Amino acid sequence: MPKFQNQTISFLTKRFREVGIRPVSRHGQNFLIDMNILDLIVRSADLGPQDVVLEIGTGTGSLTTRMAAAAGHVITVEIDEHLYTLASEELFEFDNVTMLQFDVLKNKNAFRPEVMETIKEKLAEIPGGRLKLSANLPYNVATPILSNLLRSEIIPYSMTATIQKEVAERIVAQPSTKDYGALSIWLQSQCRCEIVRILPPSVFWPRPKIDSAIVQLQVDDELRGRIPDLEFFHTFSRSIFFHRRKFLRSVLMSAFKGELEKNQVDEVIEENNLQPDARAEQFTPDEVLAMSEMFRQKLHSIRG
Ligand SMILES: C[S@@+](CC[C@H](N)C(=O)[O-])C[C@H]1O[C@@H](n2cnc3c(N)ncnc32)[C@H](O)[C@@H]1O
Repeated sequence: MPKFQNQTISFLTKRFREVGIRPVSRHGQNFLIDMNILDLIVRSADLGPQDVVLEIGTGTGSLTTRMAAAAGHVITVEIDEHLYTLASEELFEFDNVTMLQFDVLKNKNAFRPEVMETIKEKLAEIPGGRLKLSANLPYNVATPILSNLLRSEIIPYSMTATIQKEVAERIVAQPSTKDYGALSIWLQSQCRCEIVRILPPSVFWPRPKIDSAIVQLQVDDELRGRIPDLEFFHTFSRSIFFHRRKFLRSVLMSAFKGELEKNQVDEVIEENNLQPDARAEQFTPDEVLAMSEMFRQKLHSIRG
């Protein structure tokens, strides 16, 4: 049975003092100091030998070691070179851990290519291998990480992550509520989404100012198979929420400005019995997908 790092406040403060560093808030460095929560993340991710795990934010490696004991392979990415060095001391014994040191995102919309290359390489080594994201995510980039992975070359089997409670609530929100928006639609139209546990600030060091949550997103191939053009749907669902209080007709006019004439937008609205004075937030993910298809086909018929 491997002996896991006991990431308590005294362990962290001692190690940080030894190497002369402090937690960097702009990198979302809030470390989990409740070992039961680390175990809960690993249990929720339901890891097995066929799983290649992508962890974003190695920190000192305490979640990494727990996941490495259960998974086929763990690819862990850390932006901070001091933490990377610290974690290397912890992780060098694990031959199923690949450590990468850089910003996981190339930009807000895409992962760094090296991350995808490493995932492909490791998946190829495990027969029947599948990708799972499992991480205590840095909060400033949690939303792009979860969103972008569903637009990447390698679609994960599931995503289990600690994120801000406020973002978790947006992910699972129902139509006609204040939290419902493009993120809810994008994730719910491809995954079964649930909040596993709400976490108070006291389970982290340093304590964040806000509550957090563990979310579990199970990617559903059947749901994804119903989306003919992911990129179009992604752009469409974002654009109809740019002005969430505006009526649908006006929102659609802005969304297709330069691509469709006003009368062409009205044609789609009339032909499909859409309510011009409805608001985007009233539509379920299925209804937004259907609407997105109406417009995709209209554009297709015009462009030929
Ligand atoms: C919330 S901490 C989690 C640390 C550790 N896994 C734990 O559970 O205690 C987030 C970690 O992500 C790292 N990080 C922040 N932004 C990053 C980025 N863009 N790419 C890679 N790592 C990043 C931070 O330096 C930090 O170590």
